[in-house]
Amino acid sequence: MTTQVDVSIEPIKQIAIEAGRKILEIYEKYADLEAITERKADNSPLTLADQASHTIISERLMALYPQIPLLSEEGKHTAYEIRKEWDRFWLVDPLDGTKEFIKRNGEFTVNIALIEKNVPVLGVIYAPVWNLLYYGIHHLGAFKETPGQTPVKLQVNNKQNLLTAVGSRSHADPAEAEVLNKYDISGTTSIGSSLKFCLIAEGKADIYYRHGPTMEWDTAAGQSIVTAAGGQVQDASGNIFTYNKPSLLNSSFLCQGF
Ligand SMILES: Nc1ncnc2c1ncn2[C@@H]1O[C@H](COP(=O)(O)O)[C@@H](OP(=O)(O)O)[C@H]1O
Ligand SMILES: [Mg+2]
Repeated sequence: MTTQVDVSIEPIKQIAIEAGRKILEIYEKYADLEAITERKADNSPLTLADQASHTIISERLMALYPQIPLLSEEGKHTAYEIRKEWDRFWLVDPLDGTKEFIKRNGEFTVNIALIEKNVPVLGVIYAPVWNLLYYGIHHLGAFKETPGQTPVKLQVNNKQNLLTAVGSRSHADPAEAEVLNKYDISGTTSIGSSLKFCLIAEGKADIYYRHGPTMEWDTAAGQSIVTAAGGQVQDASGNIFTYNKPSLLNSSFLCQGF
């Protein structure tokens, strides 16, 4: 499978798995994950695992596609004046759900997305503890796979009643309930990281409204997968959620499996 720019997804899946296995090595090696955690300037957590995963992903992607620039949460953030000229780029969160990683609940992922003309067109999400891969390519479909086994094609529920809402485990915002009240919600679930998008893509949830802050690398791979499974991610005006904005901080968004 390839995107419009002939990027094959197979090596990207392998890179996400390799990075995830490195994260798992660290997860299993240190009894106290807080002890390997530093705080960034914004007080968000950064562990050895985030950094090790970043190194693997950036080295592999740059070797494979030296012509495609890369923006990673843990790498150098190229100035907007330069990146606004990028027609396509890799957008990477080497460890999404660092709080869940530290809490050891398995709800963290490696996220790799390819952005073309400010829209995510390919996304890979790997959950190392569950050894589960989710991936999607624009116009070609979304899939869930245990590495080495036959992939399962994903399709959103596409229903508008009795919806299951999904939200953040560690960063829920009271303003989210207000928007969700407009829908016919029959149940709510919480999960860390971009796994929220995966649940929508596979029809285990239908709606995810995010009011609280996220960064572009938190949502790009998930958006590719949801979109490829037949869902959508929209901004507050109802337009498709776009990337490579002057600030990498996302605005609120609504992800729906219908
Ligand atoms: N105050 C804040 N500012 C910016 N991003 C924030 C934030 N609080 C949480 N996030 C983002 O929310 C992500 C976690 O999402 P969730 O709550 O859905 O699990 C974090 O990803 P990281 O764990 O990769 O840093 C982080 O990027
Ligand atoms: Mg993240």
